[in-house]
Amino acid sequence: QIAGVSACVRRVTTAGSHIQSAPPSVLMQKDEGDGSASAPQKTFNCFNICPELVETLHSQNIIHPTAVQMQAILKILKGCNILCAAETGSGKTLAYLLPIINRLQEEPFTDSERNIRAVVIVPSQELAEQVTSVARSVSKPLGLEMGVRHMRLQGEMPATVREGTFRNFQKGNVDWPICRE
Ligand SMILES: Nc1ncnc2c1ncn2[C@@H]1O[C@H](COP(=O)(O)OP(=O)(O)OP(=O)(O)O)[C@@H](O)[C@H]1O
Repeated sequence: QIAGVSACVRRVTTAGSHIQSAPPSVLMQKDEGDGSASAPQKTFNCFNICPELVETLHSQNIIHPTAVQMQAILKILKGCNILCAAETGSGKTLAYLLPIINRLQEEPFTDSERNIRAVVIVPSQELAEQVTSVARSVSKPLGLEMGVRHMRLQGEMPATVREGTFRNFQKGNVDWPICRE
């Protein structure tokens, strides 16, 4: 089981409900550290994640981690629980997906053992589909499977109902479901 990844991802939009599609955070990309303007940008290799994952990112032209990815990925890889808030388009989705995917591929298991090992919960169906699409594009080359399930997760939901729903997920033969609230 993957424990400790509790990345709360919050959409930060401009006034009203308009969602900006700002280009990813090359704009936010700066190495905070040595203060040198000419310091080379880091690549995803700096996280020591599996080379195939880095290659997959490269094939999608995702070469340099954004500012929020630089901060979040290391902490999640270390097992910290994090709360991450950053503007839309800043790369939060991969910031929490990459450590999960890296961990899943580190601990391969056979079909007979197949079990849910990670769960992503998001607040809308649209977001569930977006996250699934990103997650699939990055994890498929590593042989990981995921599914989308819609279920209402509410504080007052009886634990037995919640557990029953997750048990049903397991029949679907997926490594990790992405649920909508
Ligand atoms: N390091 C990166 N380099 C280049 N492109 C990136 C990088 N990280 C993410 N992207 C791309 O930037 C776009 C926006 O990223 P993403 O959707 O993760 O942002 P977000 O912060 O989760 O946005 P939202 O708050 O709207 O969910 C996506 O197309 C994604 O593939």
